[in-house]
Amino acid sequence: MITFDRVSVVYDGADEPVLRDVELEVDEGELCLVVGHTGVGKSTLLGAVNGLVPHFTGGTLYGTVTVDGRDTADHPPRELADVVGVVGQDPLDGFVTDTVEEELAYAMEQLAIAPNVMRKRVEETLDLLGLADLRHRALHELSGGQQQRVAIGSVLTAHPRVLVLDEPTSALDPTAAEEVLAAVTRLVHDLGVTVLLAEHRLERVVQYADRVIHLPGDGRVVSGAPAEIFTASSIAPPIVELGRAARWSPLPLSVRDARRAARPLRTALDGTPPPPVRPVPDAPGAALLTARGITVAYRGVAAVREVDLELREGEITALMGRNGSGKSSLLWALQGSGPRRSGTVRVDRADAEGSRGSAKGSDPKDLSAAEARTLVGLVPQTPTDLLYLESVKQELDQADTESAVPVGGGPSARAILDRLAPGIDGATHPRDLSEGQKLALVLAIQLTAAPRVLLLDEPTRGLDYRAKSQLIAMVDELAAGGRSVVISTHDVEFAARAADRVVVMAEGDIVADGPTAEVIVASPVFAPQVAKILAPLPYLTVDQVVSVLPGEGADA
Ligand SMILES: Nc1ncnc2c1ncn2[C@@H]1O[C@H](COP(=O)(O)OP(=O)(O)OP(=O)(O)O)[C@@H](O)[C@H]1O
Ligand SMILES: Nc1ncnc2c1ncn2[C@@H]1O[C@H](COP(=O)(O)OP(=O)(O)OP(=O)(O)O)[C@@H](O)[C@H]1O
Repeated sequence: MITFDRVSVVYDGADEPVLRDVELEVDEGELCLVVGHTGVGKSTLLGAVNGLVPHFTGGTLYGTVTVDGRDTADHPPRELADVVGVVGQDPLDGFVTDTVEEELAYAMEQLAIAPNVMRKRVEETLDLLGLADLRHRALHELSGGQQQRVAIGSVLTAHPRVLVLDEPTSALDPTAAEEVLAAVTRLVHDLGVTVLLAEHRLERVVQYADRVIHLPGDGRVVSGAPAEIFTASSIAPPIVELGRAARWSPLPLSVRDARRAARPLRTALDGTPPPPVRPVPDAPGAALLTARGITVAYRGVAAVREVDLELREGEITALMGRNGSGKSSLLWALQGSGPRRSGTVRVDRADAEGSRGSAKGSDPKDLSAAEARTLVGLVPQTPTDLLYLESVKQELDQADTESAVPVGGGPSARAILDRLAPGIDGATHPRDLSEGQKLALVLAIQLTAAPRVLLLDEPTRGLDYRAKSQLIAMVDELAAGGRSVVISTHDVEFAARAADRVVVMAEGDIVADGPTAEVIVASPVFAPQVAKILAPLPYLTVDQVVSVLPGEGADA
């Protein structure tokens, strides 16, 4: 169905090709998972399938890519639209109409599909993706996850024979992600649709893959059976890390298979309390931010309802909850620039006389942007909103200047960037960075300012496991330095490792708030893989298991 014949891609001005002599054959009805570190070329590989690369991205493609017998060199994306459906990483980028219903119908209109068929497929898709209540809504008024669902739906309605999905679940809550992947798998099994899917949250997708295409980072592509590739690959989901540590063979890739393999492990660990995932402080820190009665409403939609929240010194909080439950709205309201119908926010100022620990302090809404930035920083869900200069170096220099680094003693923006996504050339235009690299750049810029309260909206989209570990280490340092960090996330594995506290929102309310282990272990939605595999034992992470495994297992 898809053939790559000695394909190399070189972007203009780059020294090395992103893809080098790639030979690849994907059969009809195969679901292939594309994996690799941030910026190795996954999107480039996917983009070559429908001719986006190089027709729209620039650069040069050597060799031939054929899809259903058509050479992409002679067929631009428009002429492949009847065969290939593409969902890119940034849904807003791809939208061509204004409302949910129009967007779902658009691709079918282009293919001149009969109106009665269109109608039926739109209805089916609205149900499939839980969008029925939002059908008349404007696309720009949707939450990030709602937008991603529309982007996926608009491609499914056209019934393409090849689906190219670039991180399709990155903004979806865990339940929605499972539903979307189940729907895609059904298309593969029942209709023989061919799927190429790139994803960083492997724990969500490994069990569905027929084949894994691994980009090790030198331009090559290695493909094979999932268990075979993951035995050795440098990136692996927790289930694989656990399997490797416990020396399970063959490597189980579904929680169900792993639970079977884990019987002896559960027996061995029974009675051994897991060590804490994160150090437990002696006493709770002082309140840094106190919010009371926060309500956010948009024309008739109550997004946040009378929320009270206290953020304490040294604490890392994960903010979780379904798509559209109000997480982003709450973060913007706390930061000060988002709409707030009612409620108060007070941020303690270390410099203000006598304000420490008292109910006084400042509302970031009342301060200048520059002043507010040192109190509360926010990394938005679409990080590119914050990038507007011509090169990576200019962005980094500006962040250093604004934060008076290194005068303030903190690490430079460049140093922070290199920990998250090493080796990005300063001359690169931010526009040409991979999605993960863009996010790393924005994180670096915001982290340079080291605000007292840092709010991160879904910061792990596009980040590989290595980058997530670095992010955790950096956030830990900020917390150790007395700051408070809130991370809105659907990434349950990340929350299990990174957060001291989990706050769960539903329909604008806070419905759970407590220590991470207490909130997520027993939850069928938020439990990480290790918790599911070892339940009822209260383990959350592979590191916890490894640290108590007897003997040689500890070295694995
Ligand atoms: N249009 C372009 N012009 C120049 N360089 C580009 C362009 N698009 C991508 N690159 C570079 O090519 C490399 C591969 O990018 P690509 O987007 O394919 O990576 P990726 O594996 O999909 O990353 P991520 O996991 O972050 O999505 C990166 O170093 C990126 O900076
Ligand atoms: N500008 C807007 N106009 C109208 N409604 C909006 C607007 N922005 C958000 N909403 C609605 O408010 C609700 C909360 O949205 P919000 O973005 O806060 O959710 P979220 O929990 O961050 O979702 P996600 O996990 O999908 O990012 C949703 O129903 C959303 O559709």
